[in-house]
Amino acid sequence: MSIPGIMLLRQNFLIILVFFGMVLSGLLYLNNNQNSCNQQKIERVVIELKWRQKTFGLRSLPGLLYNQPSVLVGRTDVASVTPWSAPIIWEGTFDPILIDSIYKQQNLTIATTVFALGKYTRFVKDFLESAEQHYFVGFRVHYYLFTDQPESVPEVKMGENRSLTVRKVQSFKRWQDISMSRMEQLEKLIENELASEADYIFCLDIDTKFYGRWGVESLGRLVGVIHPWLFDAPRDRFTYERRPESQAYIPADEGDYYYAGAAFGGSLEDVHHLTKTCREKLHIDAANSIEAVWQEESHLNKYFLLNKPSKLLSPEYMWRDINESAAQIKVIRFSNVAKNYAEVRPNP
Ligand SMILES: CC(=O)N[C@H]1[C@@H](OP(=O)(O)OP(=O)(O)OC[C@H]2O[C@@H](n3ccc(=O)[nH]c3=O)[C@H](O)[C@@H]2O)O[C@H](CO)[C@H](O)[C@@H]1O
Ligand SMILES: [Mn+2]
Repeated sequence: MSIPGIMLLRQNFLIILVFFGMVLSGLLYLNNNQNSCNQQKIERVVIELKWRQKTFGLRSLPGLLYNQPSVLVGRTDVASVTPWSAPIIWEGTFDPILIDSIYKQQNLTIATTVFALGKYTRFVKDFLESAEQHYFVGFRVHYYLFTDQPESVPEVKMGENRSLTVRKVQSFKRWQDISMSRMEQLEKLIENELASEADYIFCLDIDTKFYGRWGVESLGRLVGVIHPWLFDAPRDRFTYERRPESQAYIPADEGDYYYAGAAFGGSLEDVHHLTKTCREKLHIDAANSIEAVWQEESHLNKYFLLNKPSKLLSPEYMWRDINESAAQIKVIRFSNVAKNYAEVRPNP
């Protein structure tokens, strides 16, 4: 063969080789992609399976004695059901002996998260000590405490089946950022750790203290607490975010109740969706240089407007101050503790 002939053959051969190479890498890419899609699908199914709630029904033990329930007598001074038929829990709407015995059979773990950054570490001792006396007594509780100063966490004697995990997190210069950052931390915690660990989760403020029973009557798929300052206010007076530019916007003629940012909870799946959604909306607002009037509490209220809680807790479960009273509040279970805002917060 002539020299130019050989060159031509070599060139063709090279072109064919490159062509096959491209086809092969294309096939490999497609295959890989398919695999990672399948992988993602499998992971999702696994998470969904892990998060599936235990479905025992509300089994009652034979021979258990308790007061006869009445269909005629109940609280008349407050509403104990929402227009979407979710219970609102007040003193007198549940029997502690009966409800404890039902839930005892479900072998539950309740994850409970609190954050104590900067000077808020001073609230940890009273929170934990009072929780050990009143919060899900007799049930398995796993507290997760997020703090920038793990060394400052006091030794608190825990009851049987109760444990505390301390997590170090970075702090922020503004209290608003500390408060808002909780949503993302909670989303990650549920996603990465709680699936095989807990059945329910409650997310609480740390500048608080328990004074009365908070137990299994509070459990539900998605649980909100009615804010202690606005439970008797008309909806146009609620401190919702009123600027349409914010993702948390609620117009004056909408809204059910005003919920506290200091306490919410429910199943892992529902609270994961809540924290993920609020985190996404907070990021969109930040990108648009807007911060909702009550930060993540405003976004929580928007979330609960569109995703109605399956159970509501009355302000007994998040009261203003132990020294304050209201005719409807027969028991203070959990309350804010008085604080000097200027002294404890890093900024006004
Ligand atoms: C009763 C109630 O519903 N309280 C809400 C309300 O004001 P609060 O006055 O209750 O807010 P706050 O100062 O207690 O901050 C909320 C939480 O953030 C953490 N923190 C805050 C500051 C700090 O320096 N270090 C620290 O650890 C801590 O866990 C605290 O409990 O509005 C906030 C958002 O604007 C939150 O939604 C609160 O839950
Ligand atoms: Mn607070």
